[in-house]
Amino acid sequence: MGKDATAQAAFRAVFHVRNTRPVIALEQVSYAYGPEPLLTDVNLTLAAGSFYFLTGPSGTGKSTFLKLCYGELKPTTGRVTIFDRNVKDMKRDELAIARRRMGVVHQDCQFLDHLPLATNVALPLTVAGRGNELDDLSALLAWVGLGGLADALPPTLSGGERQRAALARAVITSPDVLLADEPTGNLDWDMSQRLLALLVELNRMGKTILVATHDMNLIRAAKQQVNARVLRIRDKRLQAAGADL
Ligand SMILES: Nc1ncnc2c1ncn2[C@@H]1O[C@H](COP(=O)(O)OP(=O)(O)OP(=O)(O)O)[C@@H](O)[C@H]1O
Repeated sequence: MGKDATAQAAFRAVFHVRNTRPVIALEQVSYAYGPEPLLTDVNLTLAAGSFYFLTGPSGTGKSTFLKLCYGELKPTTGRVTIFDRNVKDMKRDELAIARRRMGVVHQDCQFLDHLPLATNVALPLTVAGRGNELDDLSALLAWVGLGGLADALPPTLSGGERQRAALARAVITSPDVLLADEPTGNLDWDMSQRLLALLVELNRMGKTILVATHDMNLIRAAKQQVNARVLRIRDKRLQAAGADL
């Protein structure tokens, strides 16, 4: 085998291994805030590059599930593995390092209201000491359709603008996985479609996406565009949703 072919084979081997390793895995997980479990017997492996929706009635534990996935909560029983590490074995700084590979869009999109939008969006890079990588900030704001609002203060933004800004902030560190909690909660249909297009584009770049949502129309629209799997929380358990979606 020639030198180039050998290098390519090695690259493919490495890429193949990287690409098939689970990003996040939950095994026999249960979680309880009080005496009664909220989630029980949860098993899921998020493969690199996969796209998942998580749905279920309000209060069934979708946000809790996402928090387990990014290590904000540790399971009551069972095992959560993030990038091949058991979260229970990870020290606080190790978890912080792993979290830099994960972008999170929180349900409430909190911002620092006294700082301009661009500074807010840049914050994850700044606090990670990677402020020198901010060259692409304008391009990122333009990508989410907020190019003209870099200097705006968060309280002056609409709900849709805030949600797109939260998405930009979640992906500024170029994470391998994006977890989004009701990212289209305040958006009208056109704006939801626009945000969905951004998520689809990220997934096509190889990012792993997990979106908690009540919005069945969003899920149906996504399934026209990507190979998205749909999970549902029912009776405290995680299930694959039916083909009706
Ligand atoms: N920190 C907490 N302490 C105690 N109970 C909590 C805590 N956080 C959430 N809960 C409870 O756990 C249950 C599930 O909450 P969670 O936010 O995970 O549900 P959800 O499916 O995301 O709901 P929604 O769709 O309304 O956002 C709710 O009954 C909630 O009140």
